[in-house]
Amino acid sequence: MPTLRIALAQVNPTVGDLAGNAAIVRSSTRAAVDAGSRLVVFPEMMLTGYPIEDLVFRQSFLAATCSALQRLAGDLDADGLGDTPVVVGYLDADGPPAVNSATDPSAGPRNAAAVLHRGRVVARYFKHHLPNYGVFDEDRYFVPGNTLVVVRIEGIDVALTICEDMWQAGGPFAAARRARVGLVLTINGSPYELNKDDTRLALVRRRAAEADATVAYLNMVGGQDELVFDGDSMIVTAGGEVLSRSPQMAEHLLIHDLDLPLGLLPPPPSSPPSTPPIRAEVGGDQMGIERVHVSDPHPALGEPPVQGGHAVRLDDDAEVWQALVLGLRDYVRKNGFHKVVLGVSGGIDSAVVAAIAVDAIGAQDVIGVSMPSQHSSSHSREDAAEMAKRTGLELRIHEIQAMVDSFQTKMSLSGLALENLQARVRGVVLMSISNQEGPLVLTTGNKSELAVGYSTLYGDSVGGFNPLKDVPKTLVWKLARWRNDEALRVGEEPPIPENSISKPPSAELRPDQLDTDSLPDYDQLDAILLSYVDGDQGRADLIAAGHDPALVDRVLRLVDLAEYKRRQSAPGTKISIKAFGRDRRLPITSRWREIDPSGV
Ligand SMILES: Nc1ncnc2c1ncn2[C@@H]1O[C@H](COP(=O)(O)OP(=O)(O)OC[C@H]2O[C@@H]([n+]3cccc(C(=O)O)c3)[C@H](O)[C@@H]2O)[C@@H](O)[C@H]1O
Ligand SMILES: Nc1ncnc2c1ncn2[C@@H]1O[C@H](COP(=O)(O)OP(=O)(O)OP(=O)(O)O)[C@@H](O)[C@H]1O
Ligand SMILES: NC(=O)CC[C@H](N)C(=O)O
Repeated sequence: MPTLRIALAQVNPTVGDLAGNAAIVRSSTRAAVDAGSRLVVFPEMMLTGYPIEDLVFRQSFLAATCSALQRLAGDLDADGLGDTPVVVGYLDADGPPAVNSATDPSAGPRNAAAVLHRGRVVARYFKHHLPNYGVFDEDRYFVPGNTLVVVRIEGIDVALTICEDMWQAGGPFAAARRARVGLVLTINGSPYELNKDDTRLALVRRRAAEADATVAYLNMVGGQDELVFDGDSMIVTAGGEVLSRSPQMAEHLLIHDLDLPLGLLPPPPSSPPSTPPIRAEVGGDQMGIERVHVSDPHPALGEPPVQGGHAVRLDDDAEVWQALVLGLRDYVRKNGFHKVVLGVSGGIDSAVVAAIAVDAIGAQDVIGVSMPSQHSSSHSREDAAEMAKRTGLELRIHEIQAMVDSFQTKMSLSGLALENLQARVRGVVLMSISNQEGPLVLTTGNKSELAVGYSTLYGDSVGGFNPLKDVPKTLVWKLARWRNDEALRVGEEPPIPENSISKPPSAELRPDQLDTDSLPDYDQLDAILLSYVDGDQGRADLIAAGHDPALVDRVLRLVDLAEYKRRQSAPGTKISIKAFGRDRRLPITSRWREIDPSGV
């Protein structure tokens, strides 16, 4: 069998940076070709970044993308890399976007993959299955393709597929089997969720069996707003053997020699773009097949085979931590910030956010501001100072009592309004530092607090990005312990003071306040939230699962009433199956209450 040296470029594009993304393709192709690769593959929507959301509707963006693709093909050739086919995801269109149901349903914007060879675009594939659930809205943006594209590279028939194509049975993988291909490429923009790596591996195996071909699965890596792409690319044989697997959460060029059969059907004519493709309708799945000849078999390599290897797998806590670090780092970097600032209270949430920030961008670029008021305990100041000492971040102290008192001379607030004033003054201090010096303000509210609205609007919820937005409080504690253990394992000082982990959580907005004054114990709360928020279960399901009915009613009411706060909250990295934001869209104005089945 001939050997095809394939390179899967697990890289980190930036949405909208057409020139920068093209430069990544050129430099990675150079590295792959220097290592002897004969086929180089890049992720879904590589040229544009992913997801591009309503940029799809901009004619100017589409035109710029199409010229960037042509320019990239020419540049690769000019770089002396043109003989090596390069597969790259991009935005294409063969018609205008849909404006209403009268629009032609068979043409429009396409989530596409191109094969670049000798300075030209020699093949284009349009994604068939469009995801339209969770964070994805691809029915809003794209028209599905109905033709599987099979390119003959080095005499081997290679089918192109894109991400969701793999998540649904039938369609491209069934067509690939009928086309008797040797290899299926699947290029992805598949966001991280806890436990998704196992699901993906099982799916790749299933599809490889369905296509009766080796599958090369390539995922992008990096953060884009609330999403983190975790890489974890892999090559799996038709029999389910994992030949090699890339690291999670890191850029990587996976190069592997594949022994694949030569294409059986007679080769199609060498096809310049003007040549009509050979099409063969295949029954059942409704997909046609377009075959494009790219390159003839290459003489045997005559050297020991190159193996991509198997990267060490991260355990669950490490995986979540790395996702939060990558999500924050890329949000900061891709949005042009150099520093971050956050309020440090000595509590667990701000300590964990500070540790994530230090891991993401380095202690020298993290400012922690301790803002004691008259209700702040001495341990809150000491624990914040201890955390700053351990991590090396810059600690500033701004006493807020005089500012609160000065406000009070004009407003005479009491009760909750006075309590919230402290949180709001802290927000003003942080935003002032941001305006004056430029750091991004980090919010520290965890998923449990966001769920029940336990934060002050325009107060401690202030900020541009929230690393803990999708992290329940119980997981915050677990991650803190994991991060400290990890430090000990590598002989470093644990960043999070033990006292911040072990003390009972308190907002310290009034004397002796504890979170448990207003909220149930976090173990109980998180168990209910997991079912109600992540699982979309109703009151009856929760009670049937053994939760106390009165507690269920209380929590569900808090969650429902806090929708307005969540709608105004900062973005933050998604790690769960259902993160607040695009994954979970509920009306703010709604009279539906789980506790009252009549809905009134
Ligand atoms: N449907 C709706 N649409 C739009 N806006 C709506 C609204 N309903 C109320 N509002 C507005 O929201 C205001 C109430 O929200 P807000 O001002 O935030 O105040 P509120 O939610 O009443 O109080 C804040 C709560 O969070 C707790 N907290 C605060 C700070 C830190 C921490 C901590 O965990 O450390 C906890 C605090 O102890 C208190 O229980 C109303 O006065 C009204 O202006
Ligand atoms: N004294 C303070 N100095 C600086 N920032 C503060 C202070 N008190 C509260 N904050 C800010 O408000 C946020 C919300 O307070 P909250 O008490 O919920 O969080 P925490 O103190 O980090 O953790 P915990 O909830 O376990 O006490 C803090 O994370 C911090 O960013
Ligand atoms: N970009 C896509 O098509 C992603 C959809 C797919 N289900 C995933 O999460 O991996």
